[in-house]
Amino acid sequence: MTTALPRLSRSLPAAPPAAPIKIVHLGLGNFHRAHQAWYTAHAPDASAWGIAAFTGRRPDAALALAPQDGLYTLIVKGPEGDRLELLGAVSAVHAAGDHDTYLDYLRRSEVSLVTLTMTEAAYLSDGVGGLRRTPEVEQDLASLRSDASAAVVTLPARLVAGLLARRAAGAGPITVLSCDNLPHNGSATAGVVTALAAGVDPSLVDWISDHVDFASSMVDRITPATTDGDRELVAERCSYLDAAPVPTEPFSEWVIAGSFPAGRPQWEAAGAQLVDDVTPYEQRKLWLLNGSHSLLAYAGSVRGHTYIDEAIADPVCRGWVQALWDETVPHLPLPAEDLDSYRSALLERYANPRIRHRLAQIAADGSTKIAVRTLPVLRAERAAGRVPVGCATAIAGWIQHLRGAGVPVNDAGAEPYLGLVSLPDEAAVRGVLELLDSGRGSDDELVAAVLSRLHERHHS
Ligand SMILES: NC(=O)c1ccc[n+]([C@@H]2O[C@H](COP(=O)([O-])OP(=O)(O)OC[C@H]3O[C@@H](n4cnc5c(N)ncnc54)[C@H](O)[C@@H]3O)[C@@H](O)[C@H]2O)c1
Ligand SMILES: O=P(O)(O)OC[C@@H](O)[C@@H](O)[C@H](O)[C@H](O)CO
Repeated sequence: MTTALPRLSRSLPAAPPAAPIKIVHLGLGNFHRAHQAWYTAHAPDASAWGIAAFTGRRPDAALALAPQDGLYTLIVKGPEGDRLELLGAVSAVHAAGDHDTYLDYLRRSEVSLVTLTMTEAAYLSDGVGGLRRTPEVEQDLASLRSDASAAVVTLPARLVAGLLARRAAGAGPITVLSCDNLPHNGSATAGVVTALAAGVDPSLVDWISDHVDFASSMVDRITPATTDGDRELVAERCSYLDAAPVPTEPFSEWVIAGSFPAGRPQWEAAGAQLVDDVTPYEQRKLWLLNGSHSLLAYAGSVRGHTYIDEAIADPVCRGWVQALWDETVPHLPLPAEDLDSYRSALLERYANPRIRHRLAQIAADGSTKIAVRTLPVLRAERAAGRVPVGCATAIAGWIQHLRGAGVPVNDAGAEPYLGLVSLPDEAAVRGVLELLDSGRGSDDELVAAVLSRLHERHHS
């Protein structure tokens, strides 16, 4: 019956017209479409700000969205029901490999922003402001040295290639705005871009410092992957077929710091907050929300859970999360009552049974995520002379996961850890802690706490 319905397109009466492209987005996943594209569509000047979105690696999302002119349905899944909204802020979609088109956008002076949701791992940040020189980075460096418009694959090189094209075209200043879950995401982006630019053409470094604003943002809206059920729901409730609807939760938050010399949509009128410093918001979200997500992804999946709502309903997992939050809040520079209400709201968001957020999706790229979600709190607690059992539980769960328990490992950075976790327990724990944080492997009290959680879970 549903095949008789037309495919979603701009020619349908309900479809908004495509706005002129002024934003280039890298990482056309579900999150961008639930978050930044939603704020752009709801800004009062939406008709002036179209987005050209490129996939991160594979072309799949572009292939699904191009036949429907970038349009898609947002399914806002509240505890009591679904609210469906047709969104049209994405004016054009492209595969990552469509590099010439990307460079062409960056040469246009009216293109004022490059936004990013490419996952934490894509930045290839070394964690201290520099760039990891992976084989792909070396290959991209060599390509750009010989031809500024050569195809490149890493995020830092795609940004450098775009900036080279912009400088050559004299197209003026631009803002690069990271919307990924990594600390100080603006300066992390600046660090990897500047390091790569220096290796390609040192004069570009000065041009970047004069022309490019690396804005930071804290982003929050739990947005799982699309299921067939989501596609069927749209077919039942709308008069069209949508190959790529986006399920998301009602809650949304965006806190931004940047200077935007070439302009931006009036996102604040749609609910975004513009601030001087995102750090307290970013730490609150990364350590409380993402930290507990990672704890549940590893330790919760080892206990047999598949989704966040299932894991948080398990009193054992809930106790671990509360322990992690208890040891996190002393390190957040925010009023206690705000943090209490943030925690209560998180428990409600996690318990939403209609958001089927897979632990396997959250678990991906653990070597990058543990370092930014768990390690800062662990370090702060040890500096305060305490043994953080919530952090120890997350590390123990991650070790179990790397050993093959719970959801499968999907992490390009896991290799050095996989060798360590095959050692006997104590050597494994010391080795993993040492690799995560130099010197930490000889922290006997912490090692004992992780071992105790590891052994507890063996018997659960
Ligand atoms: N989904 C959420 O709830 C959520 C919420 C807040 C922030 N975020 C941020 O957005 C990012 C993307 O989330 P999503 O749900 O859209 O994911 P997604 O899997 O739907 O899309 C991720 C995009 O990044 C690309 N990608 C993945 N790994 C890459 C790599 N190593 N190098 C280059 N490109 C890569 C993919 O091809 C895809 O285009 C997250 O990693 C996170 O930093 C997501
Ligand atoms: O999207 P990732 O892979 O960075 O992390 C998985 C989840 O922790 C994350 O997507 C949260 O749901 C999100 O950050 C909530 O805003």
